[in-house]
Amino acid sequence: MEDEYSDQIAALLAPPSSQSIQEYYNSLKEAGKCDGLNVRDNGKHGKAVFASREFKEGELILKDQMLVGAQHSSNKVDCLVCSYCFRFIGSVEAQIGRRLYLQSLGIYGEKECEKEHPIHSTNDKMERDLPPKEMIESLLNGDLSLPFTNRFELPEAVPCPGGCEEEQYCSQSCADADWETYHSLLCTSSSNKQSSVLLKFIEHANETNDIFIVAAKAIAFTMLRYRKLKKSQAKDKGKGLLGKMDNTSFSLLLEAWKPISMGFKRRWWECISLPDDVDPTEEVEFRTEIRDLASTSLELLKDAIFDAECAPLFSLDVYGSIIGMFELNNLDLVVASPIEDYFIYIDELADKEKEEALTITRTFLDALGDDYSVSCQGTAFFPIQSCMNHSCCPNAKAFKRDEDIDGHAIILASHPISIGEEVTLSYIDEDVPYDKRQAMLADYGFTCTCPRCLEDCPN
Ligand SMILES: C[S@@+](CC[C@H](N)C(=O)[O-])C[C@H]1O[C@@H](n2cnc3c(N)ncnc32)[C@H](O)[C@@H]1O
Repeated sequence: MEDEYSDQIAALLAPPSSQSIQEYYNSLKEAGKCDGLNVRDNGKHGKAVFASREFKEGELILKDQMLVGAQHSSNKVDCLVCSYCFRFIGSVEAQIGRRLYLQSLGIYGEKECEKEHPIHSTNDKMERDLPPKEMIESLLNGDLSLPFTNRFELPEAVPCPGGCEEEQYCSQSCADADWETYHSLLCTSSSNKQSSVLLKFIEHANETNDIFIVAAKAIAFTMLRYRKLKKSQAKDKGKGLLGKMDNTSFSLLLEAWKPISMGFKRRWWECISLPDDVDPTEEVEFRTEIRDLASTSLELLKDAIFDAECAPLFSLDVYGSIIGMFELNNLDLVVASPIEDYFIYIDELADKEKEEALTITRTFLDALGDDYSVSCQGTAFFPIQSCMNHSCCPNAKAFKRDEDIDGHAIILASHPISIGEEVTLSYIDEDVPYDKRQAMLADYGFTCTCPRCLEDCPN
């Protein structure tokens, strides 16, 4: 594969030209996706985002819709969200009932160790008493209503159009968009002939690293765009569909790949930082292991969705570079939990109302323990946010407001920003000393030379 398609693989992985960067980001601007911003090379660190108008401190700079993303597998236990826009779905009762039901089966999500829990702090999960089974079932099937949940209404869950039970949506439009963009190739419904091989791929990702699922979505996204482009070209030319990969179909594949081509990339096994528990003398073995893991995952994905017309997409270099792109660019997918808001609301009620509400809700809060507040978490790639460079004295920050109830990346001005100024974020906790900052940024492959670092630099 790598030898047979070496030219095409090199073309897919070549950094985009300035002209194609301009064209692509201008098209996003024309579509209203980045008003007040321009993306261009800053002459030092590759692509960068510049303000084309002034922004006041605290003002919204960008609401960026993800290109591709997925909820962490372990987080699916804690939060039932729309598989396309990541809004919480169902009802407060169903969310709580589902979580307690899974807990009763001994299935737990991942604990958010570092989060502060304003209204609850219990001991270990295993020691919690669960409400009776019938009570959990009544929450799940809608027979039991909790007080004041009408103030926290969630969209009803819409099933996957293909019939799998893995994905649910907040609306038919999200269900259709997911199907057209990624899921029609990755659906594990029994009506899909490839479901058993797809399940093997997913099982491997869940056991090793769920970043493979996001990479599979990036490949499915490109293949489906390619098929759409090919169809419309065939219609325009009034001739039959092209059968195999030739120059024309490769230029369509390059066009389909364009949104992903814009992301800064390096191969995953080359850019992943060495974990603390790996001895530096074993670095070569570690990187080989990571490459082998990606290779196994790719073979499983190929068994499930390989298409000869898109063959270069299935090379290990391309797969590794897509995963590396998530590693180097990702802003975590985070959506705050309405269940947390609900329990905080109950906690803040006036004395008598609170006492009455607590007679019903306390059992559930105790059973959930600290997990009542777990947010939806995952990995995502955002087309414009991913062009923002780092500074240890940034002028912007990623910050979700109360109204941001889905998976968009939200970027706010943390200082006033003037026209023509570069918009920067901090990739790290910038409140630490110079040496520590540089050590953390080494994981991103650069030494920071922002004004603060130049001042703090000992030499
Ligand atoms: C999220 S991307 C930012 C956009 C990137 N400049 C591009 O061309 O796509 C992160 C990468 O940009 C580069 N970068 C970001 N901030 C930088 C800085 N302050 N100094 C040097 N390189 C930086 C590094 O290569 C980093 O891994």
